[in-house]
Amino acid sequence: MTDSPAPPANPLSWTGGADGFLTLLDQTLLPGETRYINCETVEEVWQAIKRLAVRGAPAIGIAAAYGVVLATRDQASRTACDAAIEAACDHLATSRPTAVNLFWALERMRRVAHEFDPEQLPILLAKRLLAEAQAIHQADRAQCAAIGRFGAELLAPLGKGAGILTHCNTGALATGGDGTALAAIFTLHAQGLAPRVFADETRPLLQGARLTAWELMQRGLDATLITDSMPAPLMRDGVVKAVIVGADRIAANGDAANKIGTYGLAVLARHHGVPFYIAAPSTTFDLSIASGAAIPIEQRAAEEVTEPMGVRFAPAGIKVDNPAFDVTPAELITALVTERGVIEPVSEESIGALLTEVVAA
Ligand SMILES: CSC[C@@H](O)[C@@H](O)C(=O)COP(=O)(O)O
Repeated sequence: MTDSPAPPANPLSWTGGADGFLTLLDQTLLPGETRYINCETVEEVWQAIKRLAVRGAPAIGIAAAYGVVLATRDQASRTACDAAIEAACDHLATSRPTAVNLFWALERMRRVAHEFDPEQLPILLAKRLLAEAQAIHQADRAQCAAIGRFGAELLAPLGKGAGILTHCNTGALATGGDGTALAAIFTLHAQGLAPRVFADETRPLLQGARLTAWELMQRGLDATLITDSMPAPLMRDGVVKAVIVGADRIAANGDAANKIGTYGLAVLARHHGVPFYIAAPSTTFDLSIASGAAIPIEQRAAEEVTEPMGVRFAPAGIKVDNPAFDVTPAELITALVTERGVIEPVSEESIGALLTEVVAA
């Protein structure tokens, strides 16, 4: 993996043809340092996903798709190339367990490889796979734009300057476009509705403080950073009028896994009569699982809690529980915002009606 000077602000891009490479903005260093890393092997992409240099459900899927293209490099025969692609898909699937976009993108790449004429040379398969990864990337960009429009329509009736709370990071850093929940907020802003955005810091890795605050400020929004323990009084006092967050996997019944802390926000929102929205593309839905109980939740290292950013706060030897995500039950979600439209109320039937054919395609 080589460091490169900062290109224009593009968190995820492919350079060159089928023998090119993936460039990622290293999100672990933001906002202090803007450093791009070039991934030239499957292993480098795996590492980048694992250590959260690239993160956010759609971005993980896109990066993994490009990672599969890298598996075709220097393969002398089709047999070797096909085996390398299979191995790459299997390996990349072990990087993080919760965001279903990862598995969806890998299956799509695997299917393209399986269906490709076995008589054709590795370089032609590599070109076909690159085109597929680029199509996934482009489609996500368009989906973000549509989610932004639908989300803004939902939030606009709250009026000019309404307080909107978000959690973790769901913006350009987390997707191939402008984001999901943040895209709705950016669209509101572009429409002149000047939302007052409250960003949870998002313990323990501070995606809200480091990434969302950065994105909001870069785009000139009215942004306030709050600790994860502040939303209750802000809802009680009528400052926060709506909550909108993203998701990493949504089950067939609408239960949604998202960054740890999301479930608590949904409970608070229900108690205070505040609408709670989840914005996600169809690629984040996993209709193969009936409910959130079947969503695998990633456990991360104890040190993320005991020694955040390398500074030890907790006594050595303390037991730590550090799940990266929690599951919000569908009954607490006011509406799901997808690129196809808004699902409200949230139920297996309403999700199926809007998404079955999209997800099966
Ligand atoms: C548009 S991204 C939606 C989710 O992926 C996001 O809310 C989230 O929880 C990301 O978690 P992370 O652990 O930073 O990858």
